[in-house]
Amino acid sequence: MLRYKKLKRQNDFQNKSAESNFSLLMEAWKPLSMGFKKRWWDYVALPEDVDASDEDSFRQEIRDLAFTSLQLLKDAIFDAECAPLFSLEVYGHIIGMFELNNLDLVVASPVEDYFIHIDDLPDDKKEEAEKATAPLLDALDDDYAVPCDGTAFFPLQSCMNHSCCPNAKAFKRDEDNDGHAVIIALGPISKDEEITISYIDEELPYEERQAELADYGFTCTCSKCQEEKPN
Ligand SMILES: C[S@@+](CC[C@H](N)C(=O)[O-])C[C@H]1O[C@@H](n2cnc3c(N)ncnc32)[C@H](O)[C@@H]1O
Repeated sequence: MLRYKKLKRQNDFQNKSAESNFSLLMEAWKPLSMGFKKRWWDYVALPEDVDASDEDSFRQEIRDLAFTSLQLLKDAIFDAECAPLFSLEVYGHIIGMFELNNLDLVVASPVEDYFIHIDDLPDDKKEEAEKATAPLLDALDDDYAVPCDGTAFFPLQSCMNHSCCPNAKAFKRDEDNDGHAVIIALGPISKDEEITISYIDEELPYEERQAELADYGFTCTCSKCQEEKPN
């Protein structure tokens, strides 16, 4: 939605018809369009404590959960111009996309940025901001500087398949600005060789790796799995 708004501001002098707004929405969607997007409730692995005979009702249950979550999201941020994004069908694919593609990362505490930002404010504004944020900062105490664990979607990384003996690793290093991640080769990679990353802790035993990968909807058959697969 933010990308759409930005594009709209840039295009404001042009055509403002509903049709042109829809094409801007599609343009804003482009980076996300690369993501692998199965509907969340269709692919999620059946939890161990759910019997196979209850699979249909389990999937219906999490679809209902997504519906409730979508209603809450709509109450908070619905925007008529972006209405196509708020259908249950699209929402199911978006949650699925985050589940299947996202990269866990760590970002510096935003409170550090906050301090830099308020330092630049005129005195009266600075005082106002400090008054508003004091209870939050008091509650955080020394934890204000603790880096935040997060998860993010990176279009290029989302095109990479998994291997338990990967030849690359996805990193989000301190020096990479927000909005960027890097893929680092773990060794020489031959021309035409597929670049793979590991979606999980590849040091886990075979059975645990496969159980974690079930959440991505596949059984790994990489060379390490073939070697370690029990007969
Ligand atoms: C992040 S996407 C990877 C890119 C995806 N293959 C595509 O075409 O866009 C993750 C999905 O790719 C597929 N995938 C990734 N690694 C795989 C592997 N080693 N074997 C089989 N399927 C895999 C699974 O369907 C998984 O849910």
